[in-house]
Amino acid sequence: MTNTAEQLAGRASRTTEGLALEHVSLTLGDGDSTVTALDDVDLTVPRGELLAVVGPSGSGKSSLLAVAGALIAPTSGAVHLDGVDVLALKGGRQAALRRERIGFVFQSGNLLPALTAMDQLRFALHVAGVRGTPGRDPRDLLEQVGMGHKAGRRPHELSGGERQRVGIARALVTTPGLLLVDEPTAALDRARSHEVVELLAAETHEHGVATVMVTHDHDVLEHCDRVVEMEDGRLSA
Ligand SMILES: Nc1ncnc2c1ncn2[C@@H]1O[C@H](COP(=O)(O)OP(=O)(O)OP(=O)(O)O)[C@@H](O)[C@H]1O
Repeated sequence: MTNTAEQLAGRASRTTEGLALEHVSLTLGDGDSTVTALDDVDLTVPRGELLAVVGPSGSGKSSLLAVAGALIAPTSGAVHLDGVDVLALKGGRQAALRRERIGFVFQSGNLLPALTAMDQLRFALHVAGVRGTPGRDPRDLLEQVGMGHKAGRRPHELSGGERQRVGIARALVTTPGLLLVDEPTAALDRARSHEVVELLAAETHEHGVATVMVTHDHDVLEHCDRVVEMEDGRLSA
């Protein structure tokens, strides 16, 4: 069968734009107590896709996020982000890629206690530095996540859902290509959980982000484009 130019272009953009893990394995611990946290994982997440990762406790979900986010080097395998071989980047350049191209959202929002919502975003832009993309306007972004009217509040003056929204805005303000999200609804009620994951889906689609969300919350999977399951460090569709 011959491939049309369109098919070839589609394939090229799938393989270069977004996250690609190839034959990734990760062994943790040492001596007699080693654990295979990731076992020959292949995963491609194109820009514009919200992927959910589910699986039992200890199956390797956090390890997957840590490797995808260049926080831990795998024992073997390759990690590409937008066509860049992440593991080939040396110290400073890998850290710069992480700051400029990858956004992280954690369970509790992980905001800095002393900063207002607006300053959380300004600080993230400052840390990412001027070499990366200019970033999004913090005020507009806070409006878009429904937090414009609380831009001057500090984390302790916000609800769990509001903190999560600010955490998402902070992760997106640097226009990352990859967004890694760990249990964003763990502290939220059902209605807030849906709102937060709907927000993640909208941002993923509108801004062409490759988003990987680890969750135990099967209720919110309907908002995701694809769901994969981890078990004993292995991935299945
Ligand atoms: N620093 C470490 N040293 C040794 N083993 C570790 C370390 N961190 C994690 N592990 C082990 O690696 C495996 C995968 O852990 P991981 O945290 O990735 O799972 P998880 O699916 O995210 O679990 P949970 O849903 O409970 O957060 C588990 O068996 C865990 O005990």
